[in-house]
Amino acid sequence: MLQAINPTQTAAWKALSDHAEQMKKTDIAALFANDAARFDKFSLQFHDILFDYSKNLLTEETLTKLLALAEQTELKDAIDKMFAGDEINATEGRAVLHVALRNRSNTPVLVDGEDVMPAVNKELAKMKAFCEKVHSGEWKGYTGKAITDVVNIGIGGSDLGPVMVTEALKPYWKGITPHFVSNVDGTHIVETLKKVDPETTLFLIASKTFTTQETMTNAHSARDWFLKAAGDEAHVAKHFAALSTNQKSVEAFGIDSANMFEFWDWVGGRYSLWSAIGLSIALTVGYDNFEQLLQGAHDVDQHFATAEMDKNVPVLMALVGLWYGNFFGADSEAILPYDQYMHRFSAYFQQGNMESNGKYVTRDGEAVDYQTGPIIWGEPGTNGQHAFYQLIHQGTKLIPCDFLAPAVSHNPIGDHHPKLLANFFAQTEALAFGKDRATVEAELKAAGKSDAEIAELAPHKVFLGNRPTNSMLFKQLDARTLGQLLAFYEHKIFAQGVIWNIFSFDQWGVELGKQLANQILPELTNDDAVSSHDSSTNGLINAYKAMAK
Ligand SMILES: O=P(O)(O)OC[C@H]1O[C@@H](O)[C@@H](O)[C@@H](O)[C@@H]1O
Repeated sequence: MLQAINPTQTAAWKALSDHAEQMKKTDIAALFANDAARFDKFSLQFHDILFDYSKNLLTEETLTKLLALAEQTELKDAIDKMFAGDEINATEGRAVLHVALRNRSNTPVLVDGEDVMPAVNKELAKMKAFCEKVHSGEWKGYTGKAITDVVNIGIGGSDLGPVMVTEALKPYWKGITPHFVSNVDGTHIVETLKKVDPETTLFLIASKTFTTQETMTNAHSARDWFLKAAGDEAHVAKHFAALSTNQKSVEAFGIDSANMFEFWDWVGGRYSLWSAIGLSIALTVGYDNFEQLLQGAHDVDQHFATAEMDKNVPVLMALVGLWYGNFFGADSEAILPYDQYMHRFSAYFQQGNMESNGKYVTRDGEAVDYQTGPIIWGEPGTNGQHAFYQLIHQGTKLIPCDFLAPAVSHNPIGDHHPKLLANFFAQTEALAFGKDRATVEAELKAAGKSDAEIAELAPHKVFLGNRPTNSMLFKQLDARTLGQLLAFYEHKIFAQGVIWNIFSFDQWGVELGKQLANQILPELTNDDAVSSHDSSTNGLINAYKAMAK
């Protein structure tokens, strides 16, 4: 169990509130002007990743106070408890051990006194052997052909991670094309099935619970489509595998337990790409690369568990984010990867972050009176620049941004990459330092504008700057580096949840909608007018029934 400590009652919180008032009187440009060593002080190298957090509105004093908050909310104790397999997911009565899935050092990890590593390793060995069979062509479809396409059917944590990683690691694809079906909208499965051939397609039904409505509906439609071509139920075993914790339901669906890849209830859905849920990743980029992904995350796990707090990248990421959310009123964070392959990275951490820390109830059941999880959003650079950066530069909202980019491109064509990176550096510089009125006026004057024109235009062209950013510059986007980046963000989320005194590993907020949808579904399948809801819901349902006739 984690202690319930109200962060706002700590001495550190009060000190931070006062300190924030002081910091509002300065700006990032002044902090740089006053300290030539600022970059050295506020940046860290971790393997091939450079984490620069110097372009933030913080000083050593700020950090000291933020670190005091981490101490007074017992963050270190919480980290130790997670790694020790304590039931820190208290509302579900579960340990939180995605770190065990990538524990390459193989030291025992205990859940209820039992070491989970033998089971983890056994499942990994099964995944490896399966990948080898599929890649070598030894695994054959019902007409004797090798597998060319994999369709992962899952949603939320059983979809977003594999989609994001397979896209991010596209340069490492091994000849199997992955497809992902998540939405219960029939369009998703229908359009996907148009692209694949039943003789050469393997379906992975990915669901921790194996009860999720969307996934089960899509899985049944895929099975019907397959059987229409294959005819015989006996062929299902060659084309369907399950990734789940629920053996009973897997068998009830008709998937042989030999084709079931297992994981455990101590793996949260949004932390499950490291488990059997990652089978589509391993099939797409090869098991060796999947192992490298695990290794990268393990590198960060060790760092998170052992590094001093002031040199601990996920802890620093957590504290910097919380500084703006709780003391400057920022309510969102943008994640901006300058790498086209990372185009689903922000979407992935939308779930990671918002499902984990979108909570208003504390660990002792009270309502919070401070902000918790931020809204996460973002698009790859440079697309975002021509879309929403206007608001980040000149809008009325404070939006801390993370910029991520590789130094080496997988596609070094012409001068594309220097141009991409020039934009990355330019944006973080512009956001931090802006452009003052005097510079704007001088530029307008040099362009031949009259005094009247200058007076009219100048206010619109001023950039106030003082917009905070973190930069993550890494050598190249390979599996190990990606694993490291993902684990940085995962642990950032965990550290923030601990400090906010909330439970980061449950997701009760998704349940009510599911429950009501189950009640409404039968009402949609008859002709009766509906009157059991509020007037809006009744009106919409009845209008739908009339329109759909
Ligand atoms: O993997 P299954 O059990 O199908 O769940 C898929 C998703 O369901 C949602 O309701 C959430 O709870 C997610 O965290 C989860 O990843």
